[in-house]
Amino acid sequence: MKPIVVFDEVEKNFYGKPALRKVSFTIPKGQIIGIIGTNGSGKSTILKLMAGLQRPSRGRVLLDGEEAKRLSSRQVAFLPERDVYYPGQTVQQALNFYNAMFGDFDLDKALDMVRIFDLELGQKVAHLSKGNRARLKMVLALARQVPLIVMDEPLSGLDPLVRESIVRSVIASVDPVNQTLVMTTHEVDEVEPLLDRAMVIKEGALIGYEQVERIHSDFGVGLTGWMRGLMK
Ligand SMILES: Nc1ncnc2c1ncn2[C@@H]1O[C@H](COP(=O)(O)OP(=O)(O)OP(=O)(O)O)[C@@H](O)[C@H]1O
Repeated sequence: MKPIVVFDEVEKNFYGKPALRKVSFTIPKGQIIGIIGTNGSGKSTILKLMAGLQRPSRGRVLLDGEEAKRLSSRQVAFLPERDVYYPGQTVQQALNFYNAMFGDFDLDKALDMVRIFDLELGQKVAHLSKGNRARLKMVLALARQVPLIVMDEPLSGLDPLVRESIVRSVIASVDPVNQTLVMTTHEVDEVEPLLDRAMVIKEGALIGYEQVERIHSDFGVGLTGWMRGLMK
């Protein structure tokens, strides 16, 4: 089966400064991938490249076998770090807005997730707690029937209980056959049970890419231990 994402010797420079250095990897369909690494190492840049929101300075980024470009956003649900809705909207209005904007939005799935998350449809987004705003953002991304979902730090700034509940609902909501989920995170321990593979980025270079099961069986450590070993 064709991989959903291919990075082939990808370099990205900003104002002549390298943010990514010859990064190559492939992501098979139907997996959940975590990208971890220190601040400023290039994680978000990788996500934007695979969503077609940025172009590589050198090398190739393929999305389902085709060069990733702006139009690729039709195949990719991108959840940025910043908020993605208007604060004046209610939860229902945010869902309606996404439903009108994206032909692939599954309103029934979104409403199911809203129920599971205990969000109130009539509540103004501006009045939601930080945890509930993060949940709504998650609903808006996961309800799109697209082959690739990309999330930039979906758990950042949330307390451990909220993080856990979000991780559980992500596991329940991703379609394991037709959807691939790639997320960046600093919450390595929490996402570990969710991931099929993990990728470690250091100063713009890919220094580790491994199946989480193999990290446990072959290296006898968890993700944090594996990452620490690579960072040395
Ligand atoms: N649009 C931009 N213009 C200029 N420099 C940029 C731009 N985007 C990213 N960079 C630089 O590229 C490098 C990688 O940034 P990136 O946001 O990909 O890192 P990150 O690993 O996601 O960081 P964090 O964990 O802090 O979110 C950083 O040095 C950053 O300053």
